[in-house]
Amino acid sequence: MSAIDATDLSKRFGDTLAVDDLSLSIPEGAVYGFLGPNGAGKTTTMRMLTGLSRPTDGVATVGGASVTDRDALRPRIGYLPEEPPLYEQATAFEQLEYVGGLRGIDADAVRARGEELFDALGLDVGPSDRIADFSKGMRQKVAYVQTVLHDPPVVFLDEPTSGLDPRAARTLRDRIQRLADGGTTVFLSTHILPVVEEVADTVGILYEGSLVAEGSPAELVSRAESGGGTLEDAFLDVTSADPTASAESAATASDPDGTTGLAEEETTPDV
Ligand SMILES: Nc1ncnc2c1ncn2[C@@H]1O[C@H](COP(=O)(O)OP(=O)(O)OP(=O)(O)O)[C@@H](O)[C@H]1O
Repeated sequence: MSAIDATDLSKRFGDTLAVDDLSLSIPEGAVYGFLGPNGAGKTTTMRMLTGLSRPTDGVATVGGASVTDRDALRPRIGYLPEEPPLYEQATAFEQLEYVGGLRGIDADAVRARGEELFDALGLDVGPSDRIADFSKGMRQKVAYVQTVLHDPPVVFLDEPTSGLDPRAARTLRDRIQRLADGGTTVFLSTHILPVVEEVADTVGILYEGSLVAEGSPAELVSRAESGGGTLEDAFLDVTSADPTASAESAATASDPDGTTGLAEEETTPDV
């Protein structure tokens, strides 16, 4: 069974088709790098997959639970949004106790796991230090820890290295790798392509709500028409503003034989 399964998922906001017939099949324990330019529909997709936004069309399951069944979904997922919800006046442990309480984890277990994860991330906070006084990177670490506190089988991370210095970013990359090695499925959205290149098993590139390329980082790089040799070149190739170029690249990157009709879909105007 796939950890994340989506079939023809779409989301419309008024006249805007933010996500357009997106299908995904992500195996357990994989790290899936989800890329796309600003406004491509990444956050909208993650909000649908985490039960925060109801799809206009299509179906999806995460960890076997339908995304429309929020009660079943909650224990199976952790979601680190781009702007994580934190209580300014709380200390780091109060924040974790609050989140742990909502998930039915007792305070001792929260403290033990919190200490272990803070240690692993090199977050050194005193018992009375309030989140209001934390740096951006410290907040990001607390937010990451609260996301994985209940050891969910599927984790969604939106720009997890945002605000982290290079050493902290590397530590977090290592943690993501460890999560996947332990069987957790990681859905990772970021604009920092080297992070994806390093940790992702599969990369999906979203452009104007449609998946225009999917494959391992090496596959996408080798298929890139510009031949620049980096994931950035592959990304730029398939997210061109020129619809003809984009459709051609999509056909090449995602389907070398052009048999899935992706090229036609890409040239069809949004409806
Ligand atoms: N609540 C909303 N109401 C109306 N339009 C929305 C809403 N949320 C997203 N959109 C629109 O949907 C499209 C996709 O937005 P989304 O935030 O999913 O993109 P993104 O790929 O996450 O972008 P970024 O990389 O900038 O975070 C955009 O055109 C955006 O304006």
